[in-house]
Amino acid sequence: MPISTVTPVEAEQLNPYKIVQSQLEQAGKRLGVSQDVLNILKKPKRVLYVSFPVKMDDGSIQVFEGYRSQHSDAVGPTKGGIRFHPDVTMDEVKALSMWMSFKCGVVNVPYGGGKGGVVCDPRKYSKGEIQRISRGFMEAIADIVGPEKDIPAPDVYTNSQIMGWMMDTYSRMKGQVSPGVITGKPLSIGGSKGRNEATARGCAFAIEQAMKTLGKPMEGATVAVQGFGNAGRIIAGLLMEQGCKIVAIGDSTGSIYCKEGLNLKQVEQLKDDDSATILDDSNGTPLENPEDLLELDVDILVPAALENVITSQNADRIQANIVAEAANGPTTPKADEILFEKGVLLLPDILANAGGVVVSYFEWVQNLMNYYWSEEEVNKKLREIIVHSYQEVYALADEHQTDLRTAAYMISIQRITEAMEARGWI
Ligand SMILES: NC(=O)C1=CN([C@@H]2O[C@H](COP(=O)(O)OP(=O)(O)OC[C@H]3O[C@@H](n4cnc5c(N)ncnc54)[C@H](O)[C@@H]3O)[C@@H](O)[C@H]2O)C=CC1
Ligand SMILES: O=C(O)CCC(=O)C(=O)O
Repeated sequence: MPISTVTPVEAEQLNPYKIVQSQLEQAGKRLGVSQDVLNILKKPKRVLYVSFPVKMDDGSIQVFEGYRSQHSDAVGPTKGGIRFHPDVTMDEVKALSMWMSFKCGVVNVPYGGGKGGVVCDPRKYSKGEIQRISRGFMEAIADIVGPEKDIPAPDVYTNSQIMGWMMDTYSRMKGQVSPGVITGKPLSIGGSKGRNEATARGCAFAIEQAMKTLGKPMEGATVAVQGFGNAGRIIAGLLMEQGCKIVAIGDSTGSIYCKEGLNLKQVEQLKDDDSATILDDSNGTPLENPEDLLELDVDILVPAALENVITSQNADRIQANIVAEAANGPTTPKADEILFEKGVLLLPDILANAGGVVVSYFEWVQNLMNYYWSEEEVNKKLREIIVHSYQEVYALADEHQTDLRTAAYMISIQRITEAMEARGWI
């Protein structure tokens, strides 16, 4: 026998597209849906590749590449964010669009899944250049998006200002004001109150429920958060308001730790200061290996950055009682198995970070009605949906003695299958 040169890391599947397909297959089999249903859901309906030129500040022309994937429109128009990141690939965007379909299914909002990405590092560009990249990408995908077709939103390294520019580009191209083409917009052009905080708020609601399940109080619970952007930063603040102690925070520059609890305001100030990083925090000690944040002895671990951070290589060293996936795809299937066996309560991304798309749905509804709700109303409706969804998922997981991810997929696949049946596709 030849000696295998495949290391354990290589042997583990880290391609998000393959991962979501295996998650689907596993849950679908347990649910008992036909292979035909799984075959339909295993691939996106449409993926658009685009390249577009952008004039840079120095007068040069740079050509950017991007994708928009539309997974399933059985339930309704496709919906999901746009990511600007140097590591964006077509497979990643396809996977993210599939996770969006299953996410919308778990929380029962009438959308299918979509996702887009531009291969770029916006941290390297001026505001003007980012505006031109945003407008260029929207122009390139305008034919396949629209309020009744596919509705983008913010994701990694995009924000409400970028959504505003994209909405403006689309509206100019169509010759009519079209706020419903995109969500996560600034409030002044049809954004919803509460959308900026919604992903984090939904995650905090799910964590609260999980803590109740474990019979643990929020007061004094220790938390480590990886990722300090829209999702992670706001989750840290919301959990602190509930009495939790934020002991570790990480971002792309590294991780800091303070056993007694970090001073969140101070870390936020450093994050907002272009001449500093969170590693300059005077209370926190930088971790030599930033990923060690994931293995700290805390009650709640919140991965809120990117995919594949909890793998077969570190899952058995995770000490948290609850892992709340604010990020999409942070845990591999092998790690899922290990965590489940260890008794870790893992709140899967398609439930834990669904608050964003729930309030995006509210934003779209408000845009179509041209009538706007108070923040209290938005947050109350969001809470009802997340609490109800958690309870449904937990009850099904308990009934089937399975993990919450599998149960969440089962609920979602069931709903999408019913829509496909009603349309006569199967
Ligand atoms: N913004 C939204 O509404 C939603 C976001 N998500 C997911 O949440 C995750 C984070 O997204 P956002 O907070 O919106 O992005 P963001 O761009 O606002 O923040 C990303 C954060 O991750 C950090 N980061 C990047 N690379 C890192 C690394 N290697 N290690 C540690 N930290 C790193 C960045 O420094 C930044 O603090 C993504 O997986 C995204 O898909 C999910 C649902 C909705
Ligand atoms: O708000 C939305 O429509 C989608 C947000 C998103 O991209 C996600 O949930 O991963």
